[in-house]
Amino acid sequence: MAATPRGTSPVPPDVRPRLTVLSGPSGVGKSTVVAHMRKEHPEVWLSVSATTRKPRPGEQHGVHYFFVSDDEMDKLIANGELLEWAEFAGNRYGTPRAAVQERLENGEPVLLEIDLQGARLVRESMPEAQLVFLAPPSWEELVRRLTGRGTEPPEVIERRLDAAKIELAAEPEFDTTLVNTSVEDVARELLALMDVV
Ligand SMILES: Nc1ncnc2c1ncn2[C@@H]1O[C@H](COP(=O)(O)OP(=O)(O)OP(=O)(O)O)[C@@H](O)[C@H]1O
Ligand SMILES: Nc1nc2c(ncn2[C@@H]2O[C@H](COP(=O)(O)O)[C@@H](O)[C@H]2O)c(=O)[nH]1
Repeated sequence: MAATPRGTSPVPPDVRPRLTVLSGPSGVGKSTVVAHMRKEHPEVWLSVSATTRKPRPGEQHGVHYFFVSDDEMDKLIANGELLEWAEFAGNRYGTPRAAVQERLENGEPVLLEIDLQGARLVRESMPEAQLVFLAPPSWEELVRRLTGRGTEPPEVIERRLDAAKIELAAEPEFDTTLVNTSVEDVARELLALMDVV
């Protein structure tokens, strides 16, 4: 059978996989869980966000993020190219709309790894999306993970922990909570929620 070209809406909306949003406080382990999951299941498509944050060592443009200037982010927002965007701990982050729509239309399982504000915006614009909250086993463990990662200076860690308090209080807004005690277990649970296994 010939491959269906992208963008031709081959999969009817009622049988497409639901968009899945994974949120949770900075340092809880979202990226770690998603990377683990995608090692075995690369068919799960992860949206690459645009951000004004500077790259961390090892982060690649177009792979981990599209690293953009403030002006470029202004334009993405003004042109309606982002499905959602938010300011988080001093930087802006947004989900490119077109790629997400295209993958959903092709019937691919689509995952967004975004903050609470973004999750709320997706819920408004796409109420069919499922929202998954990744929680830490404890506050102390969250602080340990965020500090232990060693990617942010102390003042940025403080900002992220302030945001984490707000994010943890919003957990009841989500459809499902997964506690990140074991990366392997959470990755398996997330795949099941996405109907991938
Ligand atoms: N289940 C776990 N047990 C122990 N350490 C973990 C676990 N999951 C993740 N970590 C560690 O916690 C740190 C933060 O993880 P990660 O960068 O994936 O968090 P994140 O939620 O994506 O953060 P951010 O929102 O800031 O991008 C990393 O050093 C990672 O190795
Ligand atoms: N609302 C959005 N939040 C996003 C997006 N991409 C990432 N994020 C979230 O930002 C924080 C910080 O990320 P970091 O890489 O600087 O540690 C974290 O909660 C991410 O999930 C996005 O497109 N929109």
